[in-house]
Amino acid sequence: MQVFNSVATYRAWRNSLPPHSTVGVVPTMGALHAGHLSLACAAAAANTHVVVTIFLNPAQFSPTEDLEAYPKTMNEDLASLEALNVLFPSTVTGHIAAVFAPTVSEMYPAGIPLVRDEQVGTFVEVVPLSAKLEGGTRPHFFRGVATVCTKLFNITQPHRVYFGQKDIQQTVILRRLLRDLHLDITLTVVPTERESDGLAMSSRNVYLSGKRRDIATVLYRGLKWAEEVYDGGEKKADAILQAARELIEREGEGMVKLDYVSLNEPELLNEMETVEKGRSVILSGAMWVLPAVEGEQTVRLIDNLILQ
Ligand SMILES: Nc1ncnc2c1ncn2[C@@H]1O[C@H](COP(=O)(O)OP(=O)(O)OP(=O)(O)O)[C@@H](O)[C@H]1O
Ligand SMILES: CC(C)(CO)[C@@H](O)C(=O)[O-]
Ligand code: BAL
Repeated sequence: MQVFNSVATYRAWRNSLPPHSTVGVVPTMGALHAGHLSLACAAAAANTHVVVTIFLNPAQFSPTEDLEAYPKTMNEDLASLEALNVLFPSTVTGHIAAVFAPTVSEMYPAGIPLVRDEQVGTFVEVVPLSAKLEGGTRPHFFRGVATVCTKLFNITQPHRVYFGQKDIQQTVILRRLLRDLHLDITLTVVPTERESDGLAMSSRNVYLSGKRRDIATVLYRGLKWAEEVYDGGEKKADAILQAARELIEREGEGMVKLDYVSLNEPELLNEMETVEKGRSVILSGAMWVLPAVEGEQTVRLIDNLILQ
């Protein structure tokens, strides 16, 4: 497994691959966990060469978010990718051939201040999708994601890219970006990996311990309860969402603040008023786990289920 920190050295390697190679790219911000590894496994099952990118992208953080505090574990990340390669059986198509871990100045030669009005250069926006759901609370977020992913796709030259269902709006937006910009790349969504109690794995879970870690499962439990209400025959979005809200409010014990729960169709992310059988609908939510003692960080968590 080779590690590249510059565009030029990566490109030289990419151009040297045999003609029939297929390249599957897994973009990450590092602090790898089993969710990331499942994306790499999916990529190795379908491509000869897997490239994992590790880049903590400043452009998707606002000045008040956790860029500084975000876990940075490059040595452990490289070790876990090497370990995964050893585990791949010979029946698997590919292996993790490279890690692309550029510096900030390599990706943003003009610099990348977190204050949007101070940013200089080329940015990619997918409107109006990027203003919905997560974009309501994080208006800068998907512009940063779409911009960095366009750069990463142009640099790494993948045939296929792999993203996690946990960040489902990101997958909807990036599919749209690939289509609108005529990028000949296939995007695969990999199911969410969960801890044994249902909490979606996330790099930010390391901020949580003790009672805050236990209470963090309430978002998933709220979504699962809403799914049960739907499975029981309820079609009205209001009633389904109210079930989730009430559970999160009650079982959150004052330690969490709900941002939203929402039911949206999967292409344009329009909100649904009723949920009909036979159509996939995204049931998603976001909440903050509040500080339990002074000095603790507020942690934003997201999760979703697909109602079939
Ligand atoms: N639990 C998970 N299961 C499957 N894929 C995941 C999971 N968590 C993250 N991913 C995917 O891994 C890729 C990289 O995500 P990222 O590096 O931001 O990790 P993260 O755990 O989502 O971090 P964060 O805590 O910042 O949200 C994204 O495509 C994301 O959807
Ligand atoms: C896709 C991504 C790597 C872009 O920085 C990030 O948004 C993430 O990790 O989900
Ligand atoms: N996986 C999402 C990255 C972020 O929250 O910035």
